[in-house]
Amino acid sequence: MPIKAILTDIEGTTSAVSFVFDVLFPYAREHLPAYIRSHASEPAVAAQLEAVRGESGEADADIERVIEILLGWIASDRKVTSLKALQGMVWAQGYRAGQLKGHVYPDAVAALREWKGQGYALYVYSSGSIQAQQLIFGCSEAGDLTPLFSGYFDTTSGHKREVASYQRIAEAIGVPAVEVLFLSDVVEELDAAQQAGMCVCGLGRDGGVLGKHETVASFAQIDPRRY
Ligand SMILES: CSCCC(=O)C(=O)COP(=O)(O)O
Ligand SMILES: [Mg+2]
Repeated sequence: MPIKAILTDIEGTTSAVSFVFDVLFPYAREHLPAYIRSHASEPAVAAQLEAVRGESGEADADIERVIEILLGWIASDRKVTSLKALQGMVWAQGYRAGQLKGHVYPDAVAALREWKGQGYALYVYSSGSIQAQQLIFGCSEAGDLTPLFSGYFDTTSGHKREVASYQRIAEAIGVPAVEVLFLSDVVEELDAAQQAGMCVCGLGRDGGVLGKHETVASFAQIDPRRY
């Protein structure tokens, strides 16, 4: 079956791991405490703080304890939905202030533009919140790339190593899984997508190979017509 939709991961795939670990996470670490202290009563923030209490099992945690929990989760790169939502809100301030510019590999920008022109529907699936995804592509070094995408998926669709997440996404896109090509730098994510029936291609930006999966070092080496 020909590919109709391409679903891509961000960190390590369209964008450098170092941008996430050396720029985004330190920015969140620095600005998240003040952001939470000053926005804690806003419904969108309060709901995520409640979710942190639920996820951590510390129902009575005060604001300072919640901040401590969140900083611990950033340090250990936990992909918890509430942390990701709060990080997105904090990064929004940085992008708005011009302190952050999203990194997207030039080969990814070129290929995504080409595939869009060829009629493929493009989607993003990242552990970063949908807000964070729209920011990295909307405020990227290559300009606003959001017109390229037809939709975004985050951990509210399920975790990236779970087969059911990819089944849910295929259903939401309205394209059979076999007609979706998923791109990622993580073997377990490729395994899960493949088990859901998707075609997969690994991105080994350092030249490495991802398990048994076909792996390329650049988007320039991917031809969706081959699947
Ligand atoms: C959407 S940019 C922020 C990246 C992030 O927070 C993250 O956890 C990256 O996860 P990915 O699923 O893109 O590897
Ligand atoms: Mg990744």
